[in-house]
Amino acid sequence: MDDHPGGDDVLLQTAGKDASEEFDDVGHSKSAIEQLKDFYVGECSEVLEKKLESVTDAKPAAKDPPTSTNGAGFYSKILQFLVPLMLLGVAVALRKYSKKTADAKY
Ligand code: HEM
Repeated sequence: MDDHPGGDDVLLQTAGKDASEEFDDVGHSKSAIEQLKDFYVGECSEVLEKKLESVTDAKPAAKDPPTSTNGAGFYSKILQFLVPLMLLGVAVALRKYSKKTADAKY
């Protein structure tokens, strides 16, 4: 990147995308085109391009499911509610039982 005569900022602007159009627009010399033999990474598929766009965009991807409704997150939320409720039930039952046995003594 440091060795690119056009600077690294132009390369960073197209990083992760198909930069063919930008490369052609500059009107790179024959020797620059020949250097593609060493630096050409490959064809960028449309799917990969879209994915990378969604990552670089500030807005979150709409297809990501909300964390609260998936798998472990959902069950831990239910447990967070049920465990204190069960403890409360046990405490009330113990209190009733101990009161009953105390009454029976006298
Ligand atoms: C592996 C890919 C690339 C190689 C090997 C390469 C190579 C070169 C070389 C050798 C030059 C010097 C001028 C010339 O000989 O044409 C140059 C200039 C330049 N390159 Fe690239 N380049 C690549 C990709 C890109 C891309 C993707 C962009 C734009 C997004 C870009 C933008 C520029 C610009 C703006 C200049 C300066 C042109 C000028 O001052 O007239 N290059 N590049």
